Amino acid sequence: KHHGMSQSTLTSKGGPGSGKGTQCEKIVAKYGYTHLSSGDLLRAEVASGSERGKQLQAIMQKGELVPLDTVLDMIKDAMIAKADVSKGFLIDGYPREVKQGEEFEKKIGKPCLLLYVDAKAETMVKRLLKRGETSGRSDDNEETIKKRLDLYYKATEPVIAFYEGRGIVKKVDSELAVDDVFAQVSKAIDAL
Ligand SMILES: Nc1nc2c(ncn2[C@@H]2O[C@H](COP(=O)(O)OP(=O)(O)OP(=O)(O)O)[C@@H](O)[C@H]2O)c(=O)[nH]1
Ligand SMILES: O=c1ccn([C@@H]2O[C@H](COP(=O)(O)OP(=O)(O)O)[C@@H](O)[C@H]2O)c(=O)[nH]1
Ligand SMILES: [Mg+2]
Repeated sequence: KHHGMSQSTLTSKGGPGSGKGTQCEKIVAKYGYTHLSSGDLLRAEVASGSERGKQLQAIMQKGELVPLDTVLDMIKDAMIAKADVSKGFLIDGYPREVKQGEEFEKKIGKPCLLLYVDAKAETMVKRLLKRGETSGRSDDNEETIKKRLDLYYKATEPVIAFYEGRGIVKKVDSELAVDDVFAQVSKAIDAL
């Protein structure tokens, strides 16, 4: 733990639209962790209109992954900025690939819990299409959703296996209603 920030770092994983953001919001409200979403950090950079933001926008619109170092640097900066006031970090939807997880551990530290927010592919597609009606997210469309799902199963699911070897994975069934999912989440956090 190079910055003294790793002692209580939680991460959430799960496919696009599985409900990571929804559950993370509830975790913040109940437990006071500092929520960092790599996707939100990237969208903020896009919204700033910077040159880098324009490059990111093109990648995200295609449903591809932004280069590993870009995302890691953003997360690290955000963690450093809040290190003094934070009682712990909740990192949402990251790492996206095993290599990214290894880099994170080298530069920042090991997470103590990985919440695996699990839903069926058809459920995720349905939720994202519904969210797309109002989200304004350029990647909430049928074509990009399909690519995000493919990439999730190919690149991101192996991350869960990687952490399963460490015994820190807690799987929650996200097919249920939001509050019932959160009951499972609370149980996992209370057991820490
Ligand atoms: N029925 C039901 N709907 C949910 C649940 N969790 C999330 N949703 C809905 O599904 C949509 C996607 O949820 P998000 O929390 O944005 O999902 P996410 O995993 O953060 O998705 P990305 O930002 O694409 O990674 C939202 O419109 C939610 O309202 C749940 O537990 N049950
Ligand atoms: O660590 C990350 C997080 C997000 N993204 C990009 O940002 C998009 C949206 O990510 P988010 O986590 O918000 O949504 P998800 O893909 O899980 O639906 C992804 O499709 C990627 O293009 C990325 O490259 N690396
Ligand atoms: Mg999200």
